[in-house]
Amino acid sequence: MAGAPPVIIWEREVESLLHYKELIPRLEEALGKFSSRDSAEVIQPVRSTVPLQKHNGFLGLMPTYMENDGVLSTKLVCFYNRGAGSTLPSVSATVLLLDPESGHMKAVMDGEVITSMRTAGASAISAKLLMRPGAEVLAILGTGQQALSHYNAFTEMLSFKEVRVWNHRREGAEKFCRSVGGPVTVCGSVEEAVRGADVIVTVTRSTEPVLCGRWVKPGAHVAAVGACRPDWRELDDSLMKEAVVYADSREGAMAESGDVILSGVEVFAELGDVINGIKPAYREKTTVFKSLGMGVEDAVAANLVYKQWKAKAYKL
Ligand SMILES: NC(=O)C1=CN([C@@H]2O[C@H](COP(=O)(O)OP(=O)(O)OC[C@H]3O[C@@H](n4cnc5c(N)ncnc54)[C@H](O)[C@@H]3O)[C@@H](O)[C@H]2O)C=CC1
Ligand SMILES: O=C(O)C1=NCCCC1
Repeated sequence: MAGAPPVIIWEREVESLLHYKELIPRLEEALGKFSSRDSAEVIQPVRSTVPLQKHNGFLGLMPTYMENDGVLSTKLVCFYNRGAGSTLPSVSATVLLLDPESGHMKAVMDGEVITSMRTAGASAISAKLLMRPGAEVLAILGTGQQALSHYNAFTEMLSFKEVRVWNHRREGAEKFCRSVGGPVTVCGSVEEAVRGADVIVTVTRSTEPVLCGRWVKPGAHVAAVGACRPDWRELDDSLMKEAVVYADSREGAMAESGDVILSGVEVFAELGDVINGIKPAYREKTTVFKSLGMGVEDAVAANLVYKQWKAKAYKL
């Protein structure tokens, strides 16, 4: 017999229900559970991807099951390498939350806010674990959706004296500065933005390296979020070879990250290994966190949204 229809929780509502201070601890716990490779904690295959050649994009399917937590979800995410003139978003996503016992669909949610916030949340965790103590300067390369969520997460959860941004189109960087709450310096080149920076976030749609190792201060931490295809790059070989490389998922990085595959470097550890105390955090060395995005991050974010939605709907 069919159950109640799924609730639909769309963009504005997800935005009002999801907050970094609740999301980030759950993400940290989920990254640790993923890296424990305990199938009762997390089952999450590497993303299946279907090319949408005509539209210069991809459909990614990201199912996840957390048996101990009773969470079953899948995200459907389309991502595109849009031309400069397009007004369509680069990432479009929906998250489905199911009851693992019956298979009944509990909720259908907008996945764009979830994708923006959980990605920025994971990067903020990487910075918390891997940046040098006393880090003062944050540089963000790219000024789209992910740049905004990273700015919000990093300035809310960490503390920087200076934030710099660069975009390949200066007007994009100026618009970004007007849209954020705090002071940001627009830089005319990547080199100007990253020289002396302690933490660098790369959130561009570039398919070629934009960040060169020779500009990066030794000991800086880089959260590399774009370039999520095996032949796309954001970081050059010199940076990849100089840095200790961490990833959200080792298998994901080896299947999908051009920066890892084409530079030929080893992934030293998953972020979850550091959280679990299995691998060290080399804070004093140059570190790269290669983020590909994981279903388990969407699962915990969607479960949190659903719980908050229920609490609000039933005034718990
Ligand atoms: N690791 C993860 O979990 C996730 C990764 N992504 C990836 O992050 C990147 C950014 O995503 P969004 O902010 O949603 O995209 P967006 O389209 O909102 O922003 C992209 C930014 O890159 C700039 N850009 C475009 N072409 C460029 C080029 N050739 N060189 C340098 N900059 C360029 C744009 O001007 C814009 O500032 C994309 O590659 C996306 O696929 C997105 C979601 C999750
Ligand atoms: O994890 C995700 O969601 C995405 N990862 C890489 C590309 C865009 C979406």
